[in-house]
Amino acid sequence: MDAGSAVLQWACQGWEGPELDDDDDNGAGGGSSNSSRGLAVGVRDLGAGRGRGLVALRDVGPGETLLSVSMDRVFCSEPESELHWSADMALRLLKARHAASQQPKAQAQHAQSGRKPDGADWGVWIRSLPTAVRTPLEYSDAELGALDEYTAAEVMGMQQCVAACFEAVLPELEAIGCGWEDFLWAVQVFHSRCFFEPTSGRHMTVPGVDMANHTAAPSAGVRIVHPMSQGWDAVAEIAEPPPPEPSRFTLVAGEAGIRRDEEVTISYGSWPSEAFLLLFGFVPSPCPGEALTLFRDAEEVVRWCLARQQAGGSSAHGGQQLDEEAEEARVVAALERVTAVLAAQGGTAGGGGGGAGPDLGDYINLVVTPQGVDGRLEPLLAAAATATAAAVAQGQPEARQLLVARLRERAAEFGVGTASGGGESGDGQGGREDPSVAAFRASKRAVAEAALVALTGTPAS
Ligand SMILES: C[S@@+](CC[C@H](N)C(=O)[O-])C[C@H]1O[C@@H](n2cnc3c(N)ncnc32)[C@H](O)[C@@H]1O
Repeated sequence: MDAGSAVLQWACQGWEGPELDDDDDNGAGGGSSNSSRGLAVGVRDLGAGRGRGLVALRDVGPGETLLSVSMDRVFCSEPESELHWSADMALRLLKARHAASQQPKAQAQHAQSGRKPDGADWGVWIRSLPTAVRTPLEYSDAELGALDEYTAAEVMGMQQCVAACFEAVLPELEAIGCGWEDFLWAVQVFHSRCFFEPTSGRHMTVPGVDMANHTAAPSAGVRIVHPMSQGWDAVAEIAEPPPPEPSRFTLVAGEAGIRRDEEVTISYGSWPSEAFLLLFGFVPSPCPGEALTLFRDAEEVVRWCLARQQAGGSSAHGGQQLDEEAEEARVVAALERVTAVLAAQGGTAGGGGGGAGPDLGDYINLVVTPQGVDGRLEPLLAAAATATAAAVAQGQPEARQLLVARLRERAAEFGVGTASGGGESGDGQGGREDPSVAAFRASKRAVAEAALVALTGTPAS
């Protein structure tokens, strides 16, 4: 049995399902190395950049449970850890891998001492993990240069965080014969294979279910199933009850069911492409959650307006460079005026009226999506234009013009309206781009182009 199939069997141990007919006609029986325990799904190499994935081995009914993994076999983060969650999980994975490699020795020692080894034996799952995982943590300077400023900053922040965690755990890594390459691999394993469970605040990697690839319209979903506890207390009064069963993490077919040989996919979430790129190392197409950031916050809007007016030579200071202190004072004053202008318009960040004045802290993450431009942007740009006009000599462009100008600026970063629409790396040397970087740029370009067409009525490039 290959490692991918072995992990499904191992992960589902103790599960009484699946709901199978005994006959073999449905393809669930012999003939496939994946089906030795009658599971309805197997692991296949899918190629085309997707790696392995889960495939239905027979027709599956709506809502049918495909995999059910005891929480004992789910590798969870420890929220109280002082390390970043993925660094902590990486260290524990590498320790588990080391322990698994020592197992024959340990088994002999345990056989002599009569004691059982502690904890789950993760060896089967670890052997099923991909040997190479590539996310932006490994990007070169040229690849970072092909990203936009915001995304590159996030990647660099993450790279620094992982490097700092590595320094912190280096002695523990060295003690098990591991170095940077092992650590980086393990961190990327978790970035690309984790669920986040908000109730417990834990990240979870679920052996077997971690073979499911993403699609925006998935054929399956996941669910944590808790054992029935009703009546347990009553029984406990009269007899020693059995220990409660652990909860189980399940993979469940969607409402349409799944046909034999079809891929079983789940949705990793509806995120902008940078979230997919940063964690999973790929960008899906389509990416319905795509969003192109135009400004991070109101302060950036104000600084941008001031810089534009200064660059246009319309500064009240005759285009002279202000010193840093004066520049900061100008920004603060302009922000106060923006608040006053928005308040006079009766604006709140939510767009409603109702008493409280606008809080500029609510004007964050100002984006354009496939659905259109964030409704807060035009009023904010109008207010910023009015507010900054006090600091400049000449009149102000309309908010719509400012919006289009900013959109063009951002679009140009992804190749809209430039000769290098894509396909080349950001090093200007004509090197080929990483396919994920190319997909990222194409996805952002598409949103920018659609928004520019909607706003101006003409194609963007
Ligand atoms: C949870 S794992 C899924 C199993 C993985 N394909 C494997 O071979 O082990 C997530 C990784 O699978 C790949 N992947 C998942 N969905 C994808 C998709 N729609 N397009 C391209 N790659 C995908 C990415 O490499 C991602 O980091």
